[in-house]
Amino acid sequence: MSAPHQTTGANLDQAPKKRLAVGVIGSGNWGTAIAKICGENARAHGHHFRSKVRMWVFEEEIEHKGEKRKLTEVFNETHENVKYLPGVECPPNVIAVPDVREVARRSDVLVFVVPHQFINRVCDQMAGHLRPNAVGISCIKGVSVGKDGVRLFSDVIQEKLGIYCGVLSGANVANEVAKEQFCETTIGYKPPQPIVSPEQIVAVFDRPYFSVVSVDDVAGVALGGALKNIVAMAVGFADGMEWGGNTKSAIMRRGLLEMQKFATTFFDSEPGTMVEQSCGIADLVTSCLGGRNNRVAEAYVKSGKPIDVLEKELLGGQLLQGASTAKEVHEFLSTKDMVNEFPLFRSVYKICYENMDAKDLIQVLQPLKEESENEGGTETE
Ligand SMILES: NC(=O)C1=CN([C@@H]2O[C@H](COP(=O)(O)OP(=O)(O)OC[C@H]3O[C@@H](n4cnc5c(N)ncnc54)[C@H](O)[C@@H]3O)[C@@H](O)[C@H]2O)C=CC1
Ligand SMILES: O=C(CO)COP(=O)(O)O
Repeated sequence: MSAPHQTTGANLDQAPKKRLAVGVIGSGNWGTAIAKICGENARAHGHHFRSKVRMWVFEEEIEHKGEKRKLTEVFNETHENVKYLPGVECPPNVIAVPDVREVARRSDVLVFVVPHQFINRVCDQMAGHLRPNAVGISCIKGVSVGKDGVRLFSDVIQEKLGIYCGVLSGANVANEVAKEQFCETTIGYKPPQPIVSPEQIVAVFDRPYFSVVSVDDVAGVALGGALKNIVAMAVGFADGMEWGGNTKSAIMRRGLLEMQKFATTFFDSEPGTMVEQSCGIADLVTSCLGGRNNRVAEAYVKSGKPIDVLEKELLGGQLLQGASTAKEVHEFLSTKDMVNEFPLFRSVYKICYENMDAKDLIQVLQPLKEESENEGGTETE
């Protein structure tokens, strides 16, 4: 049932021919927490990795101690991302760099952690500036929908930059990981040639408080992280309605089934990944217990303000992924004429974009029962 191959923990017996340089593309809430982890491991495994970890920062001016300063300058002085991960000190070998091409040129392992809205543009800037044997790991939670259908961002990165790209995703609320509270994560990494071995990739991320399992099911890892954001919004709407734990568990259960169905229908994903790994059930639960998607969705029901307004008011520059993912998934399912086979995803889209009343989510939870009783009978709105 589970993905057949798993690599756990860091197992770095053989010294490599050369030490690998790690670069992080992105410096938001999760981007900075990931850079902290990579910085700690670059120092811990000095025979394998170069000490300096470059973190690309989308440069912006911030107000710091009464002065207008560049975010990169403040980070390199204080080792703290005062805007996106305040109160957390990164190791001094993590260096903020405003030029994404410099990070591309000087890294063997590139870790992509930007909100999914920006990855195409960032890749366009990096193209032609990469090391020939570089590999990527995408920590982005979302999917790309276009003329070619639905695609994983790891595949988009692979195609745009000509490098192999794996995926990291799990139950990893950034502020908790940054405080070194224990959690698990999943890496999907199956390169055609092991230019960088799975053990080395695990060693970039594995910490005593950040427990990594590597599996072959790259699509399952990526889709778990993307689709749970839609379900977290549904549970946030339920929180806004002040529905209890039983109702929210029902939404999570139905959401998990839709995540699994989507991953196995449209991708070659193992059904077990969603129910066994951190990137599936665990990420779903942690996000529904109070991630950003959940909080904004709850505030939407309670305040009646538009979602984009609440995103600005509540997230301090961080970005919401669930509403746009619901839209992208809806557009894709419409082209397949399969919208009604994913009633929870459909409802989140309709609440966010077509003024559906959040209290009608309850009706949406009913029809599957009729469907199974009627043996394939069609579902009504
Ligand atoms: N925050 C979290 O707890 C977790 C987030 N993720 C995922 O990681 C990815 C990145 O999320 P976060 O690091 O939390 O970002 P964030 O939500 O903190 O977003 C802000 C980031 O976007 C950058 N940005 C703003 N405008 C930009 C532009 N025009 N071009 C490029 N960058 C721009 C900002 O400089 C900042 O680094 C997302 O896909 C998210 O779903 C995954 C696990 C945990
Ligand atoms: O992905 C996350 C936790 O694993 C964070 O989710 P939110 O973006 O909803 O905060």
